[in-house]
Amino acid sequence: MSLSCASVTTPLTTVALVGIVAAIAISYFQRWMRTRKPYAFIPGPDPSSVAGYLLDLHNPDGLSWHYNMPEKYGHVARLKGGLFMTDALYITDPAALNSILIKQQNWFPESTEFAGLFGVIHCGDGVASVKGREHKKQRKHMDALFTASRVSKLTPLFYKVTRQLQSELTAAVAGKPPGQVVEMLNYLTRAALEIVATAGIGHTFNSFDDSSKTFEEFHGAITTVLPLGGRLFLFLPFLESWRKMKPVWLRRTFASMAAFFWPTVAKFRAAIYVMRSVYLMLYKARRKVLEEGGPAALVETPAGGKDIMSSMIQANWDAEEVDKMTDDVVLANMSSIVHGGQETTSSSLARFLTIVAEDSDLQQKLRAELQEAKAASKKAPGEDLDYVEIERLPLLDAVVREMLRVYSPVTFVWRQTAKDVVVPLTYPIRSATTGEEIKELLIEQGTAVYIGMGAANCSTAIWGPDAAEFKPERWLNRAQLEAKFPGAYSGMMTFLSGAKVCPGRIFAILEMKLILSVLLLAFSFDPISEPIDWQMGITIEPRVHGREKEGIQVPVRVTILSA
Ligand code: HEM
Repeated sequence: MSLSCASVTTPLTTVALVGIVAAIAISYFQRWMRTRKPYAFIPGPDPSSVAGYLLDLHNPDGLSWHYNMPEKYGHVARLKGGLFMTDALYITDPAALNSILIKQQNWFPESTEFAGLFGVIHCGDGVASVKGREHKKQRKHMDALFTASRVSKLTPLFYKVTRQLQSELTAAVAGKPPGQVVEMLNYLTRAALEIVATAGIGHTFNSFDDSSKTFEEFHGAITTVLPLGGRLFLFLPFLESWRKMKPVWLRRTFASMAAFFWPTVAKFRAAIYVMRSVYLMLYKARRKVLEEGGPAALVETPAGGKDIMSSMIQANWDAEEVDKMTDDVVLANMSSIVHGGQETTSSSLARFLTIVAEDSDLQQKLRAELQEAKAASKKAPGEDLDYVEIERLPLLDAVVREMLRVYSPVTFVWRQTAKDVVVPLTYPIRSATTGEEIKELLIEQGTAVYIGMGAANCSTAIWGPDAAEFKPERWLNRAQLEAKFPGAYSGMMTFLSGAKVCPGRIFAILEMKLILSVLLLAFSFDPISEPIDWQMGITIEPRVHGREKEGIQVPVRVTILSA
């Protein structure tokens, strides 16, 4: 009996169950379809594939896609999610950015994907991956190390590396006909790594020595780890939960399995391991010095205790118990400082050389300004300009500002809304559905918000019709320039602003000005015949037009100037 009963009810039950599940699925799908397009009224670009905007956002040839965004669609644009993702927003509006980065910053944290990625790369909860109060606490430590007064004390360390750069470059072109083609990005990358290593962690990679294995290994690791991480984009949403997973053996087992099946994971892990070993070795050595000899003993360390790592360890040592950072946090922050100070500065320096190589008049004027400053300060031959003297060079200052405005090394950053937030707009949105003018915008919880820093820096509505042109003279009358954005540097977005503003900006600007001042007095620069194309990357990447397969490079013609 029970058998026959079952044979009657099972198909019915199954049909009913399937019907219920289907109805629930359809209702969820409809709701998802409705909620994933909350910004349908905002104009924005059509994605180039059904996969939505992501491929366009990261397209290596897509710099113009970013820079045209405010010109074509306005200062808030809708990024269509395509078949699988929800819509996102691309924002360059000053009032909205002020709200997102400053006034309501707590509701716009770093995306979980990036926080997870940086947490894994830096092996811990450093500034790049923590939020809220913990971020504030760590930034208090970090910002104290990057004040103008602290950074100015690093000037001799910067000069030491820059003089090495000068002599390496001299050796490369000496005795050869003028205008030797030199791949300058290679030299500048070595200089930037050596500077951030010396001044940042009190260490040398012997970066100018071609046979330096430590340089090769570390440089290989630091320059590949982010692009490798980018290739793991399928894993990005899970990295944050993976790195918090307990027990640790389970986390490690997952990582080993992934590395076994996917070579990119294995390379990514190996790169992290190389960097971590260096930081750990340095950190332990520095702690030992401190424990055995106290703060005074740090003077005996390679950078005389003046490097940022020594200062950070010492400050942490002296801090109240509640403000102390754990060893892992200090290490993660060392890693983020070295990471942050690498490609951004070297690619900006290389860009600068291409600009002055193309514009011999500007090059002459900059050189004349430096010669005059040296004469006025009555420096002995070979004696260097100090921090204040370098800061007081108006043309060099204007050129560096304009270069960082027009050619922001970081094109955009990614935030995710933590709750529904209303932001005001400087430039109202014209609704694509009703034609109505919208003066403030509700950004829904969970929305991916992309801050278009490069595009904001070049918006014609904000900077005028010549916004895209490289015109250093606009900074010579700075008093007349009103602040365009909440940006921490000259009202531009290059270093961002608010809690996540780049802590290394004063360091970066001094480094760039100092290297340029030395190079311009020692060499003249001319362009090669092919143009350099700059492409989207984690930071923007230069390749010679028509020779893209040769990889990232910036060849420039170099001639030694007679003394
Ligand atoms: C031209 C040079 C540079 C540019 C354009 C630049 C730009 C930026 C930007 C846009 C951010 C924010 C990223 C985000 O919120 O997702 C950032 C963060 C950071 N930068 Fe820089 N940076 C430069 C040089 C440096 C240097 C030289 C250092 C260190 C010596 C440094 C250290 C850092 C650190 C540690 C962070 C993370 C801050 C945090 O998450 O709170 N940067 N940088």
